[in-house]
Amino acid sequence: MNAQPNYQSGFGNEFASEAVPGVLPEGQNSPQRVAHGLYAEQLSGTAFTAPRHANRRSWLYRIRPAAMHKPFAPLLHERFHNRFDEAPATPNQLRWDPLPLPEAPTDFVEGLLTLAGNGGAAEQAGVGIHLYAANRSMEGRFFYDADGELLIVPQQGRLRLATELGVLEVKPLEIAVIPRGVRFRVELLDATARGYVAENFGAMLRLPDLGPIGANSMALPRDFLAPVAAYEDIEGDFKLIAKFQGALWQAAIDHSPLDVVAWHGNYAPYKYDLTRFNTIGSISVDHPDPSIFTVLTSLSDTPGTANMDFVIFPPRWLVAEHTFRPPYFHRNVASEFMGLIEGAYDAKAGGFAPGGASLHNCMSGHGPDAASFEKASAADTGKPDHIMNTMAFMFETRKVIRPTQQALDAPQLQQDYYQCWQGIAKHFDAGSPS
Ligand SMILES: O=C(O)Cc1cc(O)ccc1O
Ligand SMILES: [Fe+2]
Repeated sequence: MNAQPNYQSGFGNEFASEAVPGVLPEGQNSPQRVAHGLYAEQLSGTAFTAPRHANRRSWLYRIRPAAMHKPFAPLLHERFHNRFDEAPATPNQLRWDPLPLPEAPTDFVEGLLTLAGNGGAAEQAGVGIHLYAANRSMEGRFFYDADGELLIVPQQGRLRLATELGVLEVKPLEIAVIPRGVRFRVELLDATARGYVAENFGAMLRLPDLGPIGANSMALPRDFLAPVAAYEDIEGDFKLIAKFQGALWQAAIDHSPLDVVAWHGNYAPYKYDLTRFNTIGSISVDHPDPSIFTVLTSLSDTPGTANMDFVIFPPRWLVAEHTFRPPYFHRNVASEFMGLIEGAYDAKAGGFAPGGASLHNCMSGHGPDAASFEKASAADTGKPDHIMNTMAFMFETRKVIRPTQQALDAPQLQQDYYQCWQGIAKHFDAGSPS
């Protein structure tokens, strides 16, 4: 059993880490000869000339350069792709039951299934939304995604993410982000694993601005953890899998690409414990917009209109008086994909299961189901409600989220989802006093 990994704390910090002391060069990045016969290599996550506050790159000191592998050839993966134009986008409200866990041996990459998305790698905007369900570790296989960074949201089972920059362990209620291009292997720490992945084709995820909230609250920068350097010096008959322009490619590689002995910089994978989120809300009246629950955001070219927001609905107290406390009835110019990690979501009395998903697209009416509405509109708002043992989340995007053909054909798609609003009673009486 591997020891618990160590971490470096802070969001987007200039980190420095050496698995072998004395490797990192002093006063320069690319010395003529690197200590211990290593190779220096820069990994650029933003344009060279991106403004300094947004510029992300790291310097890697490795046993062999990343260029050393055989040519790539296409690798077929029917279920994992970026074909978001296969089916007409529908204004219907959609909801899926959880994916079954695989029976045949399936690793993380094999277990990816694309549910929906928009944009793509070529336009450098949008998001791919995938589910994964796996029952074995990747063995002799390494993966990187050139199309986008990967936000991994485990719902069941712990993962050990062995990356070029070190090891991250994540469990349900934690998330991990693997930057575009970083090579990694996913190991299962439990018999099975299931969860969600947002493949962000747009600007890198960052912490949202806080505006009048002040300097603190929401996700705190020091709760984001990057790995420390850890390298593998192994040779063998391995495969390097690349996701490139929407499709998979595979190359033979005769060594582990996780051979970075030391690195420094601000382009690195990270993890975050969602239970650390400092949730704030109304202490007077009304249900605030869920943007107050934004953990990470990918900015677009339009200020205030994100390419994608990652929003959570954590345990919290509801105290707003003479207020309908659950999420309100709603139509949104943005599109809302939701998942559930554990418990129940306060707008849905039933049918939205942990591991399941829902999609409410641009301007599609949605909100509490009939049972949740009746309960909350009759509740005593003189007393606080404690919403506990729950964690839902949302990938909210400016562009319509287009389900894939396989998502629309899946047996998990609930054909009767619309029914949850059909029992909403007409209470209107023009003659009544209020
Ligand atoms: O359940 C949803 O649809 C997400 C959502 C939650 C909320 O608290 C307010 C608005 C909203 O769209
Ligand atoms: Fe909504």
